[in-house]
Amino acid sequence: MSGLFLTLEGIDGAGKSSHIDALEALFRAAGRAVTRTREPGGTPLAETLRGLILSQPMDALTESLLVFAARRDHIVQVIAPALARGDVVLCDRFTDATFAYQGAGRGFDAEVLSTLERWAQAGQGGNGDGLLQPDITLWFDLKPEIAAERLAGARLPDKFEAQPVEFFRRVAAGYAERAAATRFVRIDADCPREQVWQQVESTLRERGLIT
Ligand SMILES: Nc1ncnc2c1ncn2[C@@H]1O[C@H](COP(=O)(O)OP(=O)(O)OP(=O)(O)O)[C@@H](O)[C@H]1O
Ligand SMILES: Cc1cn([C@H]2C[C@H](O)[C@@H](COP(=O)(O)O)O2)c(=O)[nH]c1=O
Repeated sequence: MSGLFLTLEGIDGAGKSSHIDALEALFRAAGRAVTRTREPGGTPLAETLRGLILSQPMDALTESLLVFAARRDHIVQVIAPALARGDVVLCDRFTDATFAYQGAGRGFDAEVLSTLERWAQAGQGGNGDGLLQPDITLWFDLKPEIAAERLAGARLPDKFEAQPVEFFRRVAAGYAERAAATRFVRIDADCPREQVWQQVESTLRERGLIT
């Protein structure tokens, strides 16, 4: 069986992590092996970089380089081997987050991000360019004001979660731009959890990813 690379995206507090347990259970019930992971992170080195990225002030190029360094290690150590084994890889965020946060949110040059993307994701299978890309991306779309309300009091904010709502408006616009890719599926996250899950499940069934 061939591997499936599924990513979950959205602004902080959009609700994507709330559905990962159920996604894993759904694929396992369908007989699939699942590798569940996240970015930044997923390997000891990438988790160390995550700690720095989410806590230390740094300029946007430094942040982008660290994000892609973490990603390269994650791809080589975890994602590519799992896909080669035929696993479903469930990844909480991937490169779309870099274009949305560092690109749209922080205003960093998208061309430079594309170059880093080619360096980090080349030669790892995937589309015609040999660039590793997700097969499907579930984009949890929620207004920044509602996401902020959901996050308020839920946990101590990290460096990104502490950003003002204007930052998340830019990040959300960045995701909307990325959503032109056919692998993107918009999930309306502005509804009760059960209805969000129904959208996720029906998307996978409609695309024949779960039978
Ligand atoms: N449909 C929903 N309605 C109301 N609250 C929700 C819903 N889904 C999740 N929440 C709550 O919103 C908060 C954020 O959810 P969650 O952690 O899943 O978001 P996230 O997108 O993974 O955020 P982050 O990327 O910052 O980790 C949590 O407190 C969660 O319980
Ligand atoms: C992959 C990636 C992530 N980020 C940001 C987005 C979030 O604010 C955090 C990760 O926290 P989460 O609770 O695990 O969602 O990191 C980023 O800025 N750039 C990236 O490429």
